[in-house]
Amino acid sequence: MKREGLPRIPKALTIAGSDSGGGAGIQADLKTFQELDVYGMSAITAITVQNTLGVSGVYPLPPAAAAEQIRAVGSDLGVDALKTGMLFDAEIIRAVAAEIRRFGWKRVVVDPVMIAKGGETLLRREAVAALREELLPLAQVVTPNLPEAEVLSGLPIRTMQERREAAKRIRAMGPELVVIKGGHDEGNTRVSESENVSVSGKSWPSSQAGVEVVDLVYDGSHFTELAGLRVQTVHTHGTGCTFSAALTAALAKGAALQEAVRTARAFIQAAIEDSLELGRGHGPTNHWAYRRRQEVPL
Ligand SMILES: Nc1ncnc2c1ncn2[C@@H]1O[C@H](COP(=O)(O)OP(=O)(O)OP(=O)(O)O)[C@@H](O)[C@H]1O
Ligand SMILES: Cc1ncc(COP(=O)(O)O)c(N)n1
Repeated sequence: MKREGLPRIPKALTIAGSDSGGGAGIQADLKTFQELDVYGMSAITAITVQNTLGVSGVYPLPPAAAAEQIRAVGSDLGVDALKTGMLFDAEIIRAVAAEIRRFGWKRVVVDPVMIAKGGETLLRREAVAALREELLPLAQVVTPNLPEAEVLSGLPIRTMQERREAAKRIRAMGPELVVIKGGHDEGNTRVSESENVSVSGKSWPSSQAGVEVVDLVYDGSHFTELAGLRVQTVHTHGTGCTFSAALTAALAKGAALQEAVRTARAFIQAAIEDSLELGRGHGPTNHWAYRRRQEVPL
């Protein structure tokens, strides 16, 4: 039956690695798309053997496997927005970039995944040049964490001024918007001074609240600092994947860039705050927290 007269369904594609533990990679992306009412599709680049204790195996797929998956969905279902995550090597990056160019996709979010929380390599060091030269020119948004921003820009980042300088250098590589995420900046955060700290409708006494986490957004003319409450938790596996997937879902639904970034911040904040406490190590975030909060106002 045709869906005549019904709203069209936004569709998003993730090109990334599989995380058997379900907290990061393809699994986090598809869960996030679903939670934001976006139809999710995937092109898998590598299989990782992972749980909350870490990565114990990485099996990259041949570059043709990624390319064929992308062509299969692109030529049939259509793609309103896409994101890339773990790409592992330069050949896979080149194959993915060629498909993005072939279809002429513009709503492209590049999450330049390099190293897992436990230190395992998810992108070969020699592939960084391909990421810079092949993929960043095709990106509308790039979302490095602090170590990734240092690698991409070639600058050490200790201060907010250095973060701004790195954002400028990365933007010069092609993306319209650069988001440097502050999750890794544990030692250099601002202490919240207000009596009560409120993030996405929930508030804490400042004694509990502690420090902020700040994501820096640069659009070529303005810097915006998106601050949220830093949740004291070990359950942050897949935060970057989930953030970039929420951003991609919002773009697929037609949101403007800055609005999409704000949706992603609210989504990941809820997912970290309402922890699931799963596994014996760094557990996943809670992908249904954001939707539950919309359904049941606090
Ligand atoms: N403890 C925390 N409390 C609140 N927000 C956080 C926390 N840690 C990370 N975030 C947010 O999560 C998002 C992802 O940031 P992060 O810097 O952790 O990315 P990442 O390192 O790429 O993630 P991953 O570790 O999954 O690769 C950002 O919006 C960041 O502000
Ligand atoms: C397949 C895959 N993609 C990305 C990450 C990064 O997430 P994290 O840094 O939280 O481990 C990961 N661990 N696995």
